[in-house]
Formats: sequence, structure tokens, C-alpha cells
Amino acid sequence: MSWTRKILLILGFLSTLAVIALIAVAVTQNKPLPKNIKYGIVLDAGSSHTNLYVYEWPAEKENDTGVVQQVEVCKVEGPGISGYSHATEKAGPSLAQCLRQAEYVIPSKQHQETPIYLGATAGMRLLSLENKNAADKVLSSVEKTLRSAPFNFQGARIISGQEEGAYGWITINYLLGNFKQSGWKKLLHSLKSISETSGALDLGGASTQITFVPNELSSESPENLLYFRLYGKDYLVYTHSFLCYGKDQALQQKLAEDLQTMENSSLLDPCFHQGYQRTINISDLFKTPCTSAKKKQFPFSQLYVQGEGDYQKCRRNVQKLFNKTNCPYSSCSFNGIYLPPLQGDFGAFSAFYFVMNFLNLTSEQSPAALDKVAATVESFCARPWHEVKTAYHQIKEKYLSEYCFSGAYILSLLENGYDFTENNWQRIHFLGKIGSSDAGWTLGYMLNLTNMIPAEEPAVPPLSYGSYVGLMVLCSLVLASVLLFAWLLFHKPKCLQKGIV
Ligand SMILES: Nc1ccn([C@@H]2O[C@H](COP(=O)(O)OP(=O)(O)OP(=O)(O)O)[C@@H](O)[C@H]2O)c(=O)n1
Ligand SMILES: [Ca+2]
Repeated sequence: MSWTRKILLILGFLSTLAVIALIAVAVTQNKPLPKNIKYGIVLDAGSSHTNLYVYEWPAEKENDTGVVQQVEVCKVEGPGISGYSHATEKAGPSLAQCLRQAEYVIPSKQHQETPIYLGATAGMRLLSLENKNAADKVLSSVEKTLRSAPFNFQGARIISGQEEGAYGWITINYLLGNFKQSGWKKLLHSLKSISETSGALDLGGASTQITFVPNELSSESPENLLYFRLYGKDYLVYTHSFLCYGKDQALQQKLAEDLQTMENSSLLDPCFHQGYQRTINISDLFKTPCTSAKKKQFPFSQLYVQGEGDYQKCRRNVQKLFNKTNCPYSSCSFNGIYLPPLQGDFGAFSAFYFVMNFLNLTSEQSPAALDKVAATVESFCARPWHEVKTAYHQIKEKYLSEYCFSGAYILSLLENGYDFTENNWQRIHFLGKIGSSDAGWTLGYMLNLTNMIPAEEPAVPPLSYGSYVGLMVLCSLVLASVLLFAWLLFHKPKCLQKGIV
């Protein structure tokens, strides 16, 4: 064997070894470490009920967008915490069962490091207007229970309507991946300045929020504008929360209004099904700050509601809740509140979704046109109560009896209140969940309080793990083939000599 042959043989052997080593190193060294999961808990203390959410995310990806997801939701039994105003010490203990559920879902060794937050919304805003002392006591009771749980207590407070709107907007845009800008989207964005976020519409029991990025900047009503810098981009967001315009308080307002012109205690109500009856204590109706201005002396103490099932009448009735007479700005929603022209797509969740979903009007593939939505609500309202009750016996009577009113109210709020028309109606997407997470303000609240949304875009490695390994293998194969070819060229084995020469 000649010395050149020997060298080439050794070289060939060494390069094969090098290729194997390179691949082995690429695969083992760069293999993602076993997932280190972190958890967070948020309690949404709404006016009608409390929900506990458990979120999880991989620790090493904390600042990426779209990595936090909901892994558990627990519905607290009984009323919302504001419903404990007469037994404030019972508000905290009502949460115990859901806290135990969270202890079960989250591994015990991580309990201590898991942050837990409680945010109360419009029910508690109303209670604190009506009886500040009772509201404080409810919050103390809740705090005491949360502190006694094995988690890292981070606060229990009433969030403002502005926060509720803003965090709902952050949640849905985070979950829809609208803050993440891939290469081509970035390019598109720099070419034309398009708003790539989705607006948020939230309908609760006691308040409703509208939040979106308007087309033009206007400083007409600074209290409705919020500024955010998220992932390296600036957002100027319009938001407004209408206290007393959640669906339960809106119904109270409507009934209080109806009472003004009544001569006896019996009310024929077009917003309830024919054959439906409900008795309401007049003193309860006027307890809330949403109706207290309409309080007066009535010659009866109870109101007997009888359903009439007439959508058109109900719509006219409900429409009166939206005062469109004076607007001190260039444009308004209602009650003299500034609203810039609507812009882009909207995600509508909570009661917007519950009601539309019940009426089978949430299909994303073929979103129903406005006239079809109105026709569906109209024919639902026209069905007699006994028929509705048998057809949907599995649905709670409190919910079922109010879907006719709620359908009319939602249409009135969106059409009369916010000026949605048949042209932009289909830009509203009714969503319950996005992936595994419920649409609502809680996720955005936690992302903000745990500083999980960076102001600047985090530096990302230019290649993903998969592409890196692929490239490594490709380079190694090319290197090996070049060496093999060189060896064949110099070595010229007998069998190939004829072919090459
Ligand atoms: N399947 C469901 C669930 C709830 N509801 C009703 O929808 C309304 C709003 O519920 P939710 O969004 O949970 O309101 P809260 O968060 O409790 O109220 P707020 O945000 O105003 O504090 C309530 O009247 C509730 O009775 C419904 O009709 N159908
Ligand atoms: Ca709510």
C-alpha cells in the first residue's frame, strides 16, 4: 500500500468519525431540556359567579407570545362574591372547593411558587358604590381564604372597567397570535400600516366593555385611551366599560323603566316567552345603583311579570336604555360617551358568546348575517315557554328564560349602542375559547402582573432546534460526500478506473 493511499484511508476514516461525532453532538447537546412547567392562578370574581383559572407555561419560554395556556377552570358554587353582602364572612369560604381543585392540578412542590390573583369586576364595583363597608369586608374575607391556601398570594382587588377592557383585549390578541410577527407579516406591516389586532367585546352580568385600536389617533376623550408597548410595537387602544349595561343590570334597568308607567303590579313583558311568569320584589329591583335614580313610591311591593314573546316590541323597549340624544364629541356610542369609528375585526365573548352560541349563531365557517340573527331571535322569542322548557330541559331556567331578552339586548347594544351595521356585523366573531383558553380578561391580567409581556421583542435564535439539526446533518453529509469523492478520485479503485478515465 502506497503512503498516499494510507493517508487517504486514514483521512476517510477520520472524516467518517467526525461526521458521526458532529451528528451525535448536534442531537444530544441541543436537545431541549425536559420541560420545566410554571403555573399561575387567577380568580375572576364576576357579578354573577366566580371562576378559578389555572394557567401553565414552559419556564424557559416565559417571554414568548402564545405559550401560556389554560389547563383548568373551576366554577365556584353559588353567587358571585358581591352576593355575600349580607353574610360577608361566607365570601372567602365559598372559594375553598375550587382552591382544592387547583391544589390537585398543580404539583405540590410548585404550590409555594405559584402566584394567585383575584380580580373582582362590576358586581363588586356596584357593591362598593352601594355599601363600601360591605365591599371591603367581602374582599377581606376572600383575602383571608386565599392567604390560607398553599399558593403565593399576590392580591385580591376590584379591577377598574378600563383594566377589564384592556386585559380582555390583551388576552384575545395574545391567544390569536396577533402580537407575534413572523417574517412575512413584519414585511407586510412595514409596507402598509394595517392594524393587525382584533377588538374585544365583553358582556358580563353587570358591565360591558368595548376595546379596539381605532384607525386614527384622537385625543378627544383621553380617559378612553390607553397606550401599550408590547413586543416592540406601540398600540394606542380605545376602551370603555359601561357599568350597569351587563345583561342582568340592563334587565333590571328595563324593568325599573317599565315600572314608571305601570298602574297595577302586573307587567306584560315582550322580552319573556308567552306563558312565562316571574315575581320580583320591588325593593330588590331598586337596590342596585343602576336603578336607584328611578326609585319612587309604588302602591304595590311585588311586580308580576307575564311573558308576551314579542321581539319587535322588546327591541323598542330595550332601545330606550341607549340615550343617543347628546354627544359632546365627534362621535359617540350612547349616554354621551366617546366612541371612535369602529375598526377591524372584533372578538365577542362571555355573555355575547353564551347567548349567540345558544341560538346557534356562532359558526365561524358561515357567520350569520345581521338580518338572519334578528330573525332567529325573533322566532325564538315567539316560542311559548312550555315548549322552550321541554326542548331545553337541561339548561338552567334562569339562563333559558332570559335568552330572548339577551338576544334582543345584544342586538340593541351592538346596533343602536355601537352602530354596527349589516356591513360590518360579520366582522364580529363570537368566541368562547381560543385553543384551550377561555376568552376573558384573566389571562391578560396575569400576563401583565407577572411581566410576561415584554415591551421589546425578545431576541430569538435565528434557527429553530429542528432546522439547526437538519442543517448540521446536511453539512456533514456534504462534507462526507466531498471526502469520499476526493478519495475515489485519487485512489481510483480498479473497478471504477475505466469509467473515470
Ligand atoms: N351558559 C351561560 C352562562 C352565563 N349566562 C349569563 O351570562 C351573564 C354574564 O355572565 P358572565 O360573563 O359570567 O358575567 P360576570 O363575569 O359574572 O359579570 P361581570 O363581568 O359584569 O362582573 C350572566 O347573566 C349569566 O347568568 C348565560 O346566559 N348562559
Ligand atoms: Ca366578566
